[in-house]
Amino acid sequence: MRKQTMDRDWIATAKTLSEALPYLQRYTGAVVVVKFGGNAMGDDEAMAEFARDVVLMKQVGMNPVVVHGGGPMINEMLAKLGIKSDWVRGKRVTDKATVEVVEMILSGLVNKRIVQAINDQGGRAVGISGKDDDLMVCEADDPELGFVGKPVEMNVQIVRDLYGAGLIPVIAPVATGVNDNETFNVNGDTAAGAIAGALQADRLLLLTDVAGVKNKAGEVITQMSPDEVHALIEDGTISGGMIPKVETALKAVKEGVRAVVILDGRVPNACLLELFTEHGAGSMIRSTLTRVKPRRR
Ligand SMILES: Nc1ncnc2c1ncn2[C@@H]1O[C@H](COP(=O)(O)OP(=O)(O)O)[C@@H](O)[C@H]1O
Ligand SMILES: CC(=O)N[C@@H](CCC(=O)OP(=O)(O)O)C(=O)O
Repeated sequence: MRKQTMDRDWIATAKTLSEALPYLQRYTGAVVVVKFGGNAMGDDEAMAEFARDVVLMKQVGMNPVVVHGGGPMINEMLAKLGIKSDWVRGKRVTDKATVEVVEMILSGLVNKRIVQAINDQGGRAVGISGKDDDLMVCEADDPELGFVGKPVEMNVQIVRDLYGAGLIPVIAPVATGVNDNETFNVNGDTAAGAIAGALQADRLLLLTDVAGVKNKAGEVITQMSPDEVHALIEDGTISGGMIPKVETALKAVKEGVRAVVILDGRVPNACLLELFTEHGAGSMIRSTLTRVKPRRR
């Protein structure tokens, strides 16, 4: 009996692998930008699982590019230092003292934790920030927000060079300014969208701590057009941290990213579920004008 169960498990595993073939073929060489949000990071085990998915993506011929957040980790350090933060439309009001903590935590602690996790799974990750090779040059987003950056110039050749050399870029959303000596705190979603747009990525996956974008009844909306997203922001259904996420999605799609998916990064193997199975995951946003294959579900 036990042997029969084991046989069934192995058969199911083989079937899953076999069913992944068309997706593996479709995504060969595809550039997939994955935004790994602070709330999606979880414990060491969850981090290892995420890292394993990224390494698998690379192994099967895709070009994963990780852009991360780290809001909760910044909050923790600011609290230790007794620095208070205010939020406006999902973005942290960032003064001089705050931007120093943001850079220290994002480019240091969080970036290197992800790099290490990927390398532990046999990948070759290299951590950089938006400052390296002037990858992301910013202007102030809004005077009310202080040193919060809006990307105005993208130089993504460094990212292409890294993935072209077999490496997995891991990017912290900290940027240089148009003027000398400026440092900007960039919302992780905004940074991921700008990088995906400049790379003309095939997919942008925004990993977060909810199953997707929810409607008024709390149900996940599996597919949305830009017009539908605008309506949900207008009527307040989309609020807080989800606003920069969907705004990023809209901008990225406009800039040529084929599709953006907002999904729950805490679900085991979230990226693989979205990319390699019939099921798909989360909420997909794409322009109705973009020619893509029908949604797989
Ligand atoms: N319509 C909506 N659907 C889903 N989540 C929403 C919606 N409106 C607001 N949210 C909030 O947005 C949060 C995700 O944004 P955020 O906390 O900034 O995530 P992350 O740290 O992963 O970037 C969700 O946890 C949820 O509380
Ligand atoms: C301007 C702004 O809000 N920057 C974010 C950057 C980190 C981030 O985006 O982290 P999550 O993805 O984990 O939310 C912050 O200071 O928290």
